[in-house]
Amino acid sequence: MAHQVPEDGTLLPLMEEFYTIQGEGYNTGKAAYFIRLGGCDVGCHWCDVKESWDAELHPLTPADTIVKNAMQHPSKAVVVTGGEPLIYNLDHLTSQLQQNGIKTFIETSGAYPLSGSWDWICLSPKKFKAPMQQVADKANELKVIVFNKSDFAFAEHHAKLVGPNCKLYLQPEWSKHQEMTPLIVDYVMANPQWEISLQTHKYLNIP
Ligand SMILES: C[S@@+](CC[C@H](N)C(=O)[O-])C[C@H]1O[C@@H](n2cnc3c(N)ncnc32)[C@H](O)[C@@H]1O
Ligand SMILES: Nc1nc2[nH]cc(C(=O)O)c2c(=O)[nH]1
Ligand code: SF4
Ligand SMILES: [Mg+2]
Repeated sequence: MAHQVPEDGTLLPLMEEFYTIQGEGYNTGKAAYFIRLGGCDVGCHWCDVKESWDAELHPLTPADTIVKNAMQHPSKAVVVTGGEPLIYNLDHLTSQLQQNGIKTFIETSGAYPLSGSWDWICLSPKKFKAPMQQVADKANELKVIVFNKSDFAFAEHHAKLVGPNCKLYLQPEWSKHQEMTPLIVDYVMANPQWEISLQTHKYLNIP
């Protein structure tokens, strides 16, 4: 990272921010303001936001500006995503959001230490860079992407690492969804502690 991102989290590389409906996981269907931070070195070959990977392409933006922008929208929920948002210190951003009455949700691979104060943590672990146990301990939702059959065993491995109240989701990898969705359907019927998560925003043609 050649960007000099200050460690106090007052400036963050912002790729985009947009108001939409959470398409995935437990909060599917709820309006939320999305904050997408640039920078990720996890390297998922099927990542649907590869443009986010190079942090330097995304301007360092005051966290306070991001908070002001978030406050302009009717939903009082923000989803912080990326890129991998936990590369950065998110304490300042989330404390300012919460002080302004906004709920904080994160989408993370868990590959970096947890920072920030969260109302909802979605952990989506990756084979390419294992999640940290401190993130698994705090996850409210485990969302495993199913790209091939081996991902069911990968999902079960991570289900053992999260807490007892963590919700469990299997989500088809988008380019393989025609093939993987029927396998997930059968798996969830046989193992009902799991639920299916679809990327509903892609079916709805919204961001
Ligand atoms: C782009 S990632 C950004 C946040 C973080 N780096 C992570 O991976 O959790 C947001 C969510 O999209 C999921 N995702 C990324 N590419 C996908 C794809 N091709 N199909 C299905 N889900 C995908 C990730 O697993 C994650 O749950
Ligand atoms: N609508 C919508 N829901 C989402 N849930 C997680 C997303 C992400 O890219 O992190 C995402 C996204 O990009 N759009
Ligand atoms: S960790 Fe997230 S942002 Fe990074 S490559 Fe994987 S899916 Fe993409
Ligand atoms: Mg997305």
